[in-house]
Amino acid sequence: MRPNKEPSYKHGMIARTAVVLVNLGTPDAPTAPALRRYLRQFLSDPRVVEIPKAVWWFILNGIVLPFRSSKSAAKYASIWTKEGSPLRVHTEKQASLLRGYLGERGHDVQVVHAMRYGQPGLPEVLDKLKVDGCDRILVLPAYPQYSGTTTASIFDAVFKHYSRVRNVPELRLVKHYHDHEGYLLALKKAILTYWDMHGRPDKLVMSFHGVPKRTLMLGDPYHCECHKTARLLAAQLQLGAEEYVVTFQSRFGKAEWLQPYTAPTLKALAREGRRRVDVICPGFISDCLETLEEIAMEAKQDFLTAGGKEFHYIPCLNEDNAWISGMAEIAEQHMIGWPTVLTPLMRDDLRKEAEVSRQQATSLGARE
Ligand SMILES: C=CC1=C(C)c2cc3[nH]c(cc4nc(cc5[nH]c(cc1n2)c(C)c5CCC(=O)O)C(CCC(=O)O)=C4C)c(C)c3C=C
Ligand SMILES: [Fe+2]
Ligand SMILES: [Fe+2]
Repeated sequence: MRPNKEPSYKHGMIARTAVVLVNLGTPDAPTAPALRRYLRQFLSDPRVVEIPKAVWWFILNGIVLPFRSSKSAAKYASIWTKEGSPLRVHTEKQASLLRGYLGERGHDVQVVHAMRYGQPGLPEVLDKLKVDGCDRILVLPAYPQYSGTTTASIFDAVFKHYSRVRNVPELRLVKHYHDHEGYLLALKKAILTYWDMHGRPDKLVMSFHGVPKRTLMLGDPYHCECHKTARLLAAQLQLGAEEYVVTFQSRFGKAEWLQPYTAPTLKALAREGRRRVDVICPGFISDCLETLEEIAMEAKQDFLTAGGKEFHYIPCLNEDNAWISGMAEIAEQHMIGWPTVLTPLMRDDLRKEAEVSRQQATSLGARE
């Protein structure tokens, strides 16, 4: 593939650093046509659905899109805010706060957000960073636990984008932070703060987004990373094995996904006589459809209908201070060695480079 034309090289351009916080993406509106566009892009990704292309094309276009688009639109409508989709609103705010936190730590970096599916798309965001002179890019997926279905799909999109670029920036990718201290401490603090205000449950349910069980059998470490997060978090909270359970939600399609599933577990807990459960979704750093609708509405109803008395949903980390500070630590650790803090000497060098560029431009102009 032939690379696209570059903006002409300029001496003395300050090579800047950017952090790109990449989330899954979300529809532009809670309507069936918007859902159709979003789901088509999302579910056409071979990292997400590993069924042979031709077979899946018929299922996607003949069954999934016609039926799921309007059903999902109604669900999105129930969580939509004045500012838009919660996932987009939180991701935008996180990026802007992260820039401030990194700035306070002395880093002169741009922080932007991008979506794997939908807007703002990764290609446009990466193109804009090039125009802004960013020659060092740190890609920070919004997924603490690595999965081929999510994290690797972001990496695919980044590589695909740069395969058409001539002057490729220096690139670093954060693979995961499921066991990072900053992430775990933020979760611990959020749970303890919640319990200080509302008391403790009979059981803490840690519900993670599921993936097909087949991906685990084929070597995807996602299941193990979810369990590691849960184990470390439980240890920090000093919970015994009886006091918490790890479950997997959001099953899609007919195949078996990671077990135990969240909704049946909640029903079983209610039937066993557990009066109160608290549910947290540590795999999501922002509240979204899967937490606000599937857990805080649907799963709550399931638990109460099965005889449970109190259901508490503990929100995602979102704009939590400890979490933004944790994200800043994660980003900082991956930027080690990059000159994100401009010293007076570096500024001086850049001024000299810029002078060379100006002189070259003048002599070129004189020759023409
Ligand atoms: C947190 C990590 C996620 C993994 C792993 C994941 C895998 C995965 N998801 C689907 C199918 C759907 N997911 C949908 C929504 C959705 N998924 C995640 C995150 C993970 N998905 C988020 C954050 C969201 C919410 C987005 C939002 O706008 O709020 C949806 C769309 C909603 C719906 O129609 O139900 C689908 C479909 C698969 C197939 C998969 C792994 C193979
Ligand atoms: Fe999903
Ligand atoms: Fe495992």
